[in-house]
Amino acid sequence: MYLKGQTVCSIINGLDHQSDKLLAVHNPADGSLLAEVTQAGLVEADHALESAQSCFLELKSTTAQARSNTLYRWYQLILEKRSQLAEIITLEQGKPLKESLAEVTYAAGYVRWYAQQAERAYGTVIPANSQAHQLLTVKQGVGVVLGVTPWNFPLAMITRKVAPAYAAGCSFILKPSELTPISAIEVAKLALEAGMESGAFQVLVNAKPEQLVKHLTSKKEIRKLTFTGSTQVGKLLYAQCIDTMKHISLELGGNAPFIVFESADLDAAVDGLMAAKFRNAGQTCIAANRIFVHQAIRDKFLEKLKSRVSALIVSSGLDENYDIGPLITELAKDKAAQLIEDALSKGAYATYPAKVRDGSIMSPVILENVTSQMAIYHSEIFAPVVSIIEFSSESNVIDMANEVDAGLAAYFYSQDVKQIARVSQELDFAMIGINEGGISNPAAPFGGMKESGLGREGGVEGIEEYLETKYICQRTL
Ligand SMILES: NC(=O)c1ccc[n+]([C@@H]2O[C@H](COP(=O)([O-])OP(=O)(O)OC[C@H]3O[C@@H](n4cnc5c(N)ncnc54)[C@H](O)[C@@H]3O)[C@@H](O)[C@H]2O)c1
Ligand SMILES: N[C@@H](CC=O)C(=O)O
Repeated sequence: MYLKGQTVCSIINGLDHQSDKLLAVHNPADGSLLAEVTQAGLVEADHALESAQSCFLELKSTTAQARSNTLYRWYQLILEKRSQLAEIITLEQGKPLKESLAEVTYAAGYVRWYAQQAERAYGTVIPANSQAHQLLTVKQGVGVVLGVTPWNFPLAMITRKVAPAYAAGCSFILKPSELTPISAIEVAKLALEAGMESGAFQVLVNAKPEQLVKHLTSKKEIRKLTFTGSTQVGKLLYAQCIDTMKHISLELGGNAPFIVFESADLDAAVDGLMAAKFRNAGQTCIAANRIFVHQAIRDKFLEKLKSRVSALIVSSGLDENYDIGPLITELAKDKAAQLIEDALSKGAYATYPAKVRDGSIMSPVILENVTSQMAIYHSEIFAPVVSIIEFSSESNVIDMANEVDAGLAAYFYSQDVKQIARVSQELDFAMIGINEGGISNPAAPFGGMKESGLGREGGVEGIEEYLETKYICQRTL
């Protein structure tokens, strides 16, 4: 547990990095100071890179089984420290403790999954077209990896990168969000305790990431960038990686349609929407963003939804059992308020209006009559705002669902089997929840189409992002 005034350190080459350049970390619930973190600049970044490079060579002589064992120990330590880690997440990120506990389990799930996958990075034997040759492929780690992660899942977005990278034999330098660095540092300490080599997972914290990240992306020794965050920053970093031709994974923003067809089980649809919309106060990349409701069931659906929304408890802190915590910053609340204002000025109406609250706390809002003319339709809302759009036909709603640049998650509720088959094919989104609002799973490939990104995390696909395929053609002597 972190106490006011405590200093937490960036981790370089397995050691606490001492510095008088400190970053203050605040609790989004009340703006109070949680702790200060030592920052790492360009000199420290170079030290971290040296250590990561020599660690990559060291990892080359380890077996997949040994790395798997280390990952299992890390997984167990994360679970042993589940309540402490969850408290840190709630304090620095603001989500309710029950959700933080769920995030720790989810984060640990990636470590467990890649402890298993480490031993399954198979190559192939290719049938040769001559008796004199043996043709093989082997998989090798890509090299030193740079990871840049967001604040909304300050633990899970890290383990789902570091665990597959380590399983593949790569060393990792992490630049976590400046808003939530403590979770990152704590989970890295557990990795060291589990036996990870000192250069295998280093954490560089910096309040102004542009210069630090640009410095590292310019280095040819870093062979891969894995980024989770906004589409805007993702595009910037993508461009920075061109000169050195890095491998790249980008997990970017979404704008998920949530479609309720005429045949839907409405109670199930409301359950699904509550999960897909209000998790982390709406601050998830796969949050239901545009809620399309068929005109024939609109009134019934809204009646059920309002009754559930009115029961949500909005609060903050570690002691209460609540459903919606603060947004990450007051700026985030102001941005959501502007989207609401714009929608209201263009014909939407709020049938469940937010009560005015202090700081970054925002209660749920239901906006009806939302149209594509409004900014809210095209933006990732990242707040507990439900945008309702009415539709009348399947083809019309598919066109509307697909008309945005994002292609991360989509959800729909229907009991018509033919419609389920059609719609799941036609939606231009990389992850589809059918009669289900919670789709995240370490065993499944998470990622986006279109401007939601490149590459996949989780599943059997996730480790491939950290592997090179090497082809070996051997003439038999
Ligand atoms: N697709 C996914 O898997 C996924 C998962 C979680 C979050 N996200 C997205 O992340 C966003 C929310 O996170 P955020 O606000 O932290 O995003 P962000 O893009 O502002 O920041 C993400 C990370 O990039 C760093 N960063 C910001 N500007 C930078 C710059 N100019 N140069 C280098 N680094 C920079 C930040 O310090 C942070 O570590 C949302 O858009 C959300 O959808 C996507
Ligand atoms: N909600 C996502 C992360 C994006 O915010 C997840 O479930 O992994």
